Amino acid sequence: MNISPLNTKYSDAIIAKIDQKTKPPGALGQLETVAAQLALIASNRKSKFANTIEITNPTALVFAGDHGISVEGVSIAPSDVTRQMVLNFIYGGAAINCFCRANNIALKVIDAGIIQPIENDIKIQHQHFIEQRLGAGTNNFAEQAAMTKTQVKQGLAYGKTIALTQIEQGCNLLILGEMGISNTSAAAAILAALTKANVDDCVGSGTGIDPKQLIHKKQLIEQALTRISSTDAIHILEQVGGFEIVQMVGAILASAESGIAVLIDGFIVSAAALLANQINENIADYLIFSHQSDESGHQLLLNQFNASPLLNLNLRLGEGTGAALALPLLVAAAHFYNDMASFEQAGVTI
Ligand SMILES: Cc1cc2ncn([C@H]3O[C@H](COP(=O)(O)O)[C@@H](O)[C@H]3O)c2cc1C
Ligand SMILES: O=C(O)c1cccnc1
Repeated sequence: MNISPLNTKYSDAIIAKIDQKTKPPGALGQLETVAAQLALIASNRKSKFANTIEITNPTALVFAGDHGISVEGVSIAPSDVTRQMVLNFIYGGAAINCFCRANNIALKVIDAGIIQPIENDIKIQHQHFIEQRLGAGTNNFAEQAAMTKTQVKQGLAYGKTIALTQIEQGCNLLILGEMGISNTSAAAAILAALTKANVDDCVGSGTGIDPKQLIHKKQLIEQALTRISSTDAIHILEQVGGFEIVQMVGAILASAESGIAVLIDGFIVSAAALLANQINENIADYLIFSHQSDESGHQLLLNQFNASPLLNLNLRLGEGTGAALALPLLVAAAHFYNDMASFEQAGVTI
């Protein structure tokens, strides 16, 4: 995989441009950091200094998959809710639909492997629904590998294809979201497997399970981790991954390979990003962390990237909601980078 680290030869010019804006140096805080990152990504794509940042066709891909571990009662909801929420996404009624509408984000919903497929007549009527199923939910990873190596490879390929399709259609900022009852269990197991951190520090209450369920969730994850013998991302995905998670890893890798920024949502999308980063360490250059989730374990995950997310709204929903909410900040960063007057232009002297 050919993912180049961002060439920092443009960095000085970018910082100089930002520092010439009519404001005290650094006064736009993290907006300056994100503008610099977007400008560096744009410069690398063009192989020349980018004097403007254009965000075109920002698109949210919401990947859905079911998890065999749901039978253990590690969520407040049964697996049926994954499919019910997919229908809600299709019909436009979920939080992610509202935030995409609010912020002019195109939304695609992907069945990466929910238990029961969506009916044909619904599929035909809704072009923003895409089916690329890896199976009817994963195996219960407390007892056996979640999926086969073939499914991992196919999932990475599916994720890549859908990301490249959006990019070919003019999207230059990918927003990722997910739906999958019990997927905080998978994400926590991934975090523990990659960092070797204490399971207690990786596992949280997800949708809001009670303390007894939380103890059970931790025990099951401990059990699964005994089968994990390395930090190889493919092995970890096979053992404890999810069909939506593996497709997000593929989408992240493909976006970075195309020189496109990816706006990361909460705990589960961040776990996919950590796996992608394990496959290729240059990935981090292309990631923008939208928000700090209330899921305990997310801070530890963000620490792996030294990331300071843009928002902290105590969200713990997923679906891509935190990322969709952060998009206006990226748009604002682009506007100030492109349009804000320099000291010279405005005749301001300090
Ligand atoms: C109605 C409903 C809508 C959701 N939308 C996202 N999630 C979120 O909750 C799930 C992860 O939490 P856990 O591991 O505890 O199941 C994922 O589906 C995630 O996207 C939802 C969960 C529910 C119940
Ligand atoms: O941070 C998230 O993505 C999250 C947290 C809890 C439940 N679902 C998703």
